[in-house]
Amino acid sequence: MTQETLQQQQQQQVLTVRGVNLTVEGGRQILHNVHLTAKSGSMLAVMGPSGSGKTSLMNLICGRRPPSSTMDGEILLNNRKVTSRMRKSFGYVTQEDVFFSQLTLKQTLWFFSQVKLPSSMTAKDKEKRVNEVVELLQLTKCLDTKIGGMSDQGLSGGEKKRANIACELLRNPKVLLLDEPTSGLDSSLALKLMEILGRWVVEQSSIVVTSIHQPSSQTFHEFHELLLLADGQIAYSGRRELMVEYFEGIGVPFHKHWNAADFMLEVVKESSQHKAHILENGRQFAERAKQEQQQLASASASQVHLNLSYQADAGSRQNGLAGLDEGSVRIRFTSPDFSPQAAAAKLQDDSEGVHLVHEVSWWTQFLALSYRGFLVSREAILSVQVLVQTAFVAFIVSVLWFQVAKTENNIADFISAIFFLTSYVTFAPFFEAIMTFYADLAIVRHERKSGMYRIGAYYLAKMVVEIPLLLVVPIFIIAPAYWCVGFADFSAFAAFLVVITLNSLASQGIGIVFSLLSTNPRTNMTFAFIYMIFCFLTGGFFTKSIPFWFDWAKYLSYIRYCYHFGLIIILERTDDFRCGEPSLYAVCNRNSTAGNSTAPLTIPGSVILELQPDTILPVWANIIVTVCMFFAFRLLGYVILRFCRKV
Ligand SMILES: Nc1ncnc2c1ncn2[C@@H]1O[C@H](COP(=O)(O)OP(=O)(O)OP(=O)(O)O)[C@@H](O)[C@H]1O
Repeated sequence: MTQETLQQQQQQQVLTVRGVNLTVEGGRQILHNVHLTAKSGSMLAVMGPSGSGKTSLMNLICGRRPPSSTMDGEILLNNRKVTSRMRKSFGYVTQEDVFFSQLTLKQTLWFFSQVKLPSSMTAKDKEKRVNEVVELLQLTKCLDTKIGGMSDQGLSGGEKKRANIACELLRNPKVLLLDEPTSGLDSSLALKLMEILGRWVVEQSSIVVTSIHQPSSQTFHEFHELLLLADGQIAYSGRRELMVEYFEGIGVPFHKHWNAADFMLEVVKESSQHKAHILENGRQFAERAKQEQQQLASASASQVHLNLSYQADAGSRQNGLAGLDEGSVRIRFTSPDFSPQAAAAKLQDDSEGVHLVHEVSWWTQFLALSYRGFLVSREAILSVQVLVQTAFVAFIVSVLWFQVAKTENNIADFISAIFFLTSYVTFAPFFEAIMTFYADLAIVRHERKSGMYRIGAYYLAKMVVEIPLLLVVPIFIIAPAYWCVGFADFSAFAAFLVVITLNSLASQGIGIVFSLLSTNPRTNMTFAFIYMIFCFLTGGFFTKSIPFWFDWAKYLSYIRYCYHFGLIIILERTDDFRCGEPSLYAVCNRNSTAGNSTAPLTIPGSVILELQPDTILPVWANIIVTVCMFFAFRLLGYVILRFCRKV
């Protein structure tokens, strides 16, 4: 066997689906004995009426089985069972275009180039690769356009679809699967897209398998192979140009005025008798395909055996120290104890290696996720709406409590200002996290299905980039409000600001945990709302006499630690309050009844603090609890994400 022949064999990829059956929860069988063979350099279209099992088949090829389903049959690449490692080198363009709508196309492609292309590629090479793909898919003019979503206009439907394909093409996958890539495109755009893919598949010698709904005549002619499914069974599988002949051969006439693609779909929608006849022929075809595939497999197994013997001979000829150069597979035997079995194992490993993704380092993933996380979170946490809301709250607090007079009558007002600021600054990130984290997760889950990055890299990146952003709102509210109200001195300001921002970060962590409680966002929101009300009422502001049997519950209110810290630090450093007449404070009454007219009739903050009937932990204890909450809830979020939600 010549080296050239071996090279050709190794370049030729064959994806085989052999006798696949899929049964979902409840016992419903969705795919019945499905066979498919797709070769490199060709495009195979999976067609069939809605619900015929196209997406289920594509998902199975990509290793995405519905939960609690059972599958039998085999999915092979070059006669080797496709492993999850090999699947990492597949590209899969799903029906939905799942992107962060806030990012531009350029930012999106940059991120994908970082997490999909090997770390060994230079930044310049990655950029070059992005530009090649952008040019190929004719996306140059919209590079700086935002992806856009339901409420914000961005890329058009066709551009979004091409962007989705571009992300998968970056790595030049050996197998590219596309689920309905032309849905939502007009026929000329659909044709253009298929022409682009047609050129690419030949240039790259890759395999394209795409499901498609009612292609136009011209688009239909872009495909080399067809698989027609009806009720999860094969109705036709083979060359496109032989399809009409096949149906006519089994007694299904082709009407001249029909478009071949429409004809193909119509034949399986005809009367049930007609359909049964087609499916019976399909079953016979499937059986023949199975036998042929088995023959092919055993032929190529003996081929592998031959190749290995050839290499083993070469190895022994070189006295066990030779390098064997077999096409793209190079084996260097360094041991004099050369064995053909070892060579076989090595060759098999290397032939799998041809399809392996070059691992991207954890660090590269973390950096790329951090940058993307920063862009996305900046839009959410520091959006115009949030800034307007923050400015309004800072303004209204400053106006309502402006230089509040330090009199006995105003003590309640003074304390309520501390409570309001603490609650607002900690509640806002809590609800913000619940609303945005769940939406983020849908995208992360989608991306992680193709093993793009590790969940730890994502989570840590999110935590790290959001911390500085989350500091902005507390600073913008507390800084003006503190001085406008006239709380106390600078040292109290600095300490209050530090603890309140720490509490607001802890609060975001608690929000993340709530957003992961269940898979239903409404349920999560209900639990979050209940917890917030609970925190408010047991926080120590509204009621100071909780029934003794429920007393323990107040410690579950995360807001109370920050509020009590604020009370202590501010009241101990604020100016004394002038006594009222009459006064409720003993300190005022003592001074006046003693006839000591020179003594000031004031109430020190420390006296007010002592009279707070609720148990107040010391300053250090409040800080420790806040710091612990900050770390504990973030860690808990990771554990739920990693082990319970399994994103
Ligand atoms: N996890 C599941 N549990 C139960 N039924 C399922 C599940 N997944 C798919 N099905 C059913 O299997 C059938 C095939 O679904 P599939 O999405 O593969 O069809 P399709 O050919 O891609 O349809 P369409 O063209 O409308 O996208 C449908 O009837 C669908 O309801």
